[in-house]
Amino acid sequence: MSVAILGAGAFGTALAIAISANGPVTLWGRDISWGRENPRLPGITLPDQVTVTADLQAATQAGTLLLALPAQALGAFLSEHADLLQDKWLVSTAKGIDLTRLTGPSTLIAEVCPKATIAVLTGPSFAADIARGLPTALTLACAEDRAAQALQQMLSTPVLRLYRTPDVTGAELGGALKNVIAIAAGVVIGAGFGDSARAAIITRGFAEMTRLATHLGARPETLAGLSGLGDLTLTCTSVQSRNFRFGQALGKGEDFDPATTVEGAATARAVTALAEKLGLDMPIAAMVAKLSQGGASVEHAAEYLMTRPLKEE
Ligand SMILES: NC(=O)c1ccc[n+]([C@@H]2O[C@H](COP(=O)([O-])OP(=O)(O)OC[C@H]3O[C@@H](n4cnc5c(N)ncnc54)[C@H](O)[C@@H]3O)[C@@H](O)[C@H]2O)c1
Ligand SMILES: O=P(O)(O)OC[C@H](O)CO
Repeated sequence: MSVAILGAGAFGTALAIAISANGPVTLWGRDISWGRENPRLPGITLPDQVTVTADLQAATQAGTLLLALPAQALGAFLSEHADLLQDKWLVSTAKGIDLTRLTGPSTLIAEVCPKATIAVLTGPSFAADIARGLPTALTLACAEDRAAQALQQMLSTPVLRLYRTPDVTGAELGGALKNVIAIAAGVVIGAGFGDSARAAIITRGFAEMTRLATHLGARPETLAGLSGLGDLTLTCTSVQSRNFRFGQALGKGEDFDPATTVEGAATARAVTALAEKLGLDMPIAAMVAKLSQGGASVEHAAEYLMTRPLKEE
């Protein structure tokens, strides 16, 4: 089946490069004036197997469409172009929770394209690593097993290894929630609280991720896999992560480029609203939501998290 990627940012472009090892790939972007070298992936030239286009009608002739747009842009994009997306195999790569609907990308897609086959591709992967052909392992989640197996074959390459799961909710929530915790880890390092505090944030953050995701129907083992713990580990420990760097800037009291995609900031607000609605305790996410909107100081957030009532682990 032919493959097109919708969204020519860092990740869409990196996926196009990787998947073109298997055959021709179309990459659609609203701004493709950069030609064959995307400035978000400097020094990397697109292979000949990748066709870049700004013509959405042409790109959506493909049967499999990978949606590589930021989570907060996805809902409007789907609604605007619904007529081109029906009956397709739609694979979301966005790592976030929609702030207005309080749902992940797969639910947004299902609402707009009820006849589409829906999958999620997620896991520990920096666009620059994938684009350079470095070995990477991802999770491909799809509730329909035949489609999951077909997508796994279609999108795996010798350096991009996909594991499959039917747990779409767990996979997409792992990818969304780890961004929130990565901001918190960045704050800890930026503020100089140290590596021990970062380990605590990762571990207690993972507990929060698991609490919300399992409440919404995810399998705990999905959270412990590549899309959850795997991506959490990567994003909380690498300055390649935009979420981590955003947190670092908050921790240092420095400005951060508002044009950079930082999925965890909006997702922290969505998670906080969702947790309140569901009656769940998500204190780290709540502090990240406050910090990223300027609603609390780093000192207040640290004191709040450290002086909550003592409890069992
Ligand atoms: N960059 C990574 O390393 C990486 C890795 C895995 C997953 N992701 C996820 O992939 C998603 C995209 O991230 P990215 O790194 O490519 O971001 P990016 O900022 O590099 O690119 C986003 C792209 O989306 C386009 N876009 C935004 N709104 C749009 C709209 N309404 N219509 C059409 N195009 C629109 C922008 O023009 C841009 O090309 C995010 O959810 C991110 O979490 C990123
Ligand atoms: O740069 P970030 O923080 O958006 O992270 C990119 C990927 O999600 C890492 O898996």
